Amino acid sequence: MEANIVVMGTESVGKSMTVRLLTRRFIGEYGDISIYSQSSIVDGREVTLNIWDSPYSEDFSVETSPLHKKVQWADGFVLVYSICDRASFNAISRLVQRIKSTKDCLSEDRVPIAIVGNKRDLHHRRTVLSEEGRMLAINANCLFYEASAAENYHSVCSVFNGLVDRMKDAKLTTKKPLRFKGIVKSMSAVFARRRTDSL
Ligand SMILES: Nc1nc2c(ncn2[C@@H]2O[C@H](COP(=O)(O)OP(=O)(O)OP(=O)(O)O)[C@@H](O)[C@H]2O)c(=O)[nH]1
Repeated sequence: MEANIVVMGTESVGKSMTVRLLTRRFIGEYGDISIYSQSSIVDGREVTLNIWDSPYSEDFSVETSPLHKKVQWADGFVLVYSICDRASFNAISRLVQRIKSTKDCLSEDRVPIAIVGNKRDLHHRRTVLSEEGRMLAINANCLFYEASAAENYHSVCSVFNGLVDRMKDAKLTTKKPLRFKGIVKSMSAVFARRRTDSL
């Protein structure tokens, strides 16, 4: 089984640290997007996650925008904010709304999304309550976690394991595994350009 996951959130919330901690395997860059992959055995089956650590943008304006196409490519979403940064939290509900309206192949309630309040170790600087994150997730039918990419590997693993479960429920993880060339090919199809020179 293979699934595509996009990690989103405003600047400096810990997206890259989260992805690197989980995967420890950087497999390449495509334009301004960094791709990681991680394979693990879940319930006796190999699950490969292609995880894109994407820079922040809210430009979903036209169907040809890179973000719009990225949303179409993804099977699941990890939306990260920092518990010390209210603006990063405010951006999450806008992202959820945009993803759900863009992901037109699924009914809104079936889009697998995990909302993550990161930097839990900085609780003395907290400006977003856990309850606020939880309520946002409940109202949007998303998973909710608080994590510390800096201190707790297991908190990050829980996020991705939970999302894989939800993607299984949505029956979205039935693709054939791709190698890096296959991933680039599938991205090329999405972005309608090729960069084979980077292979
Ligand atoms: N204390 C603490 N610091 C963290 C945590 N996660 C990330 N950081 C720090 O926050 C800063 C930003 O982390 P990144 O992973 O680069 O954040 P990003 O969201 O990828 O940022 P952009 O690339 O700007 O979009 C770095 O200095 C990290 O060390 C965390 O859980 N706790």
